[in-house]
Amino acid sequence: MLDLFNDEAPWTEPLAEGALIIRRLARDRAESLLAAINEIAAGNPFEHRITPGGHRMSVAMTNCGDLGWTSNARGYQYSDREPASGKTWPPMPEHFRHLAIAAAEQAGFPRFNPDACLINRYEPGAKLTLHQDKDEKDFHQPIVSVSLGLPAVFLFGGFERGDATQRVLLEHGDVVVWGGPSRLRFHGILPVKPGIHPLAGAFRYNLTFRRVR
Ligand SMILES: O=C(O)CCC(=O)C(=O)O
Ligand SMILES: [Fe+2]
Repeated sequence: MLDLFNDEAPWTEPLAEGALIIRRLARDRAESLLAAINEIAAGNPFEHRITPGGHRMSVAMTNCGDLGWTSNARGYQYSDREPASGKTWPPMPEHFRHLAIAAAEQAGFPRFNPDACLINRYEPGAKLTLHQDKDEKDFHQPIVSVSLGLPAVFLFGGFERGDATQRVLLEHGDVVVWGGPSRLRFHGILPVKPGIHPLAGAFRYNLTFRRVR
């Protein structure tokens, strides 16, 4: 169907050295991405994990790929299965992998080979406090993050928690890549505002692709 509001080609906005926003890169594939997320969640449901500090995360999570990120009272970890059910994660769909590799390449990381995809689901009010992605063994490869559904404000900071942050509105189909000198920058998501997205309903979804091992 011809969509008069959906005819813009992706464009890029640099965030920092090694960090790039590729606006709308995933938009024309969003329906199949969301369908695959639903399929993954049918077998490995979204869960609100407990942090090592004992807090229930407002973001609900599942994973696909060889490894998945989880958290419990003992700490953060990557594991090949869902801890409570013992179920392995479903394979990373090829179209997920292709999108992540193409985005990384466009951002200057031509050899991205993700083995983990964390799938975050934000309901209105859900947020992710400032953190570094540092549970991976390999910091040479970037993080590729794909936003779908409701918009949210992404905070992109420095290398200390208290450093100043940039605030960037991430919208449906936007992809952010950070690696190289920006790989360990703090980042987070402000509470998602209520809304209804035509494809994703009352949620924001985010896929983050990582190389763990
Ligand atoms: O939801 C986002 O845009 C960021 C997710 C994130 O930082 C993470 O999963 O580690
Ligand atoms: Fe993160």
